[in-house]
Amino acid sequence: MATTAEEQAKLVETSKRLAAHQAVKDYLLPEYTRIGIGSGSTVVYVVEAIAALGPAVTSKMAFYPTGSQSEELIEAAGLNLQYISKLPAGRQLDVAFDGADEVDDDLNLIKGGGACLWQEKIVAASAKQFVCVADFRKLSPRLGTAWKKGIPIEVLPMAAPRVLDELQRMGSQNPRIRPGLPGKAGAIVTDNGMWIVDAPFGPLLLPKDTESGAQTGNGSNGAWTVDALADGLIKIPGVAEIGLFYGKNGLQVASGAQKPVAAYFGMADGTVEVRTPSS
Ligand SMILES: O=C[C@H](O)[C@H](O)[C@H](O)COP(=O)(O)O
Repeated sequence: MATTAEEQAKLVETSKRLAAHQAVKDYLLPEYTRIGIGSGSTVVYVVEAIAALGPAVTSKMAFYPTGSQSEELIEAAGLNLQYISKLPAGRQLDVAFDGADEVDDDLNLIKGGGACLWQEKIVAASAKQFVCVADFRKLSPRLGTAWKKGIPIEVLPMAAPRVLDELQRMGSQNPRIRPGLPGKAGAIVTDNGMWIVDAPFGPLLLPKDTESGAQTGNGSNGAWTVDALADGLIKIPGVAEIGLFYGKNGLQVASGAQKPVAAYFGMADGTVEVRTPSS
């Protein structure tokens, strides 16, 4: 059935809200004291759901942002703001919630569509449990199929031209420095004073795609597995962090991992689909 753009936008917002509220219900236990709050438009509903629990539950909790937007969200909701830089060595967050631009069958993620990824990865990897919240558009069998803008890569500005050269050498089709327009002339600048390069690589393979031996996944025939590409990208001089949240362990999840223990998707029919490493 044809829907107007306005109806579609409303459906997407409803889906984000459903996913976020369900994730908070399932993963925010009252005894938790340290909570990571990610960035983006879906996380707004995570904070809404947390604030709705009221001070009797939330006043004993500290909330750790992943950048200036989530810092503002936490403060505006009257929640206790704390910084990951103040988390003592050896301690972890109880749980962290964050959105994603695309999620594949193995729960690898593309993140950074909103120019936040570096602090997000630090917070996610600092949590015992990382929970992803998203709407139905983000669910995709392979990364790079629904999200075609490219993998967001945070780079040191002075290194950007060299990084672009290297990305092209690795097979990226037309990698570009993300512009700041309409809000800012010139390149977009992250919360960390870096630039973002968006590097399209086409659909990214999973280990199961290379099992037959027909594809290597090492980029030699133009196709990369998530792991091989991520390992190559992070080694480029000038790359601060990459918007691939991935894990070598396939479907295994360990604390300190970048992959979520669960991904919540608000679906178009009003249900919430929950993907876990075993599902
Ligand atoms: O840079 C932005 C973050 O990685 C976001 O979490 C991601 O882009 C998803 O954002 P949204 O919830 O607005 O789709």
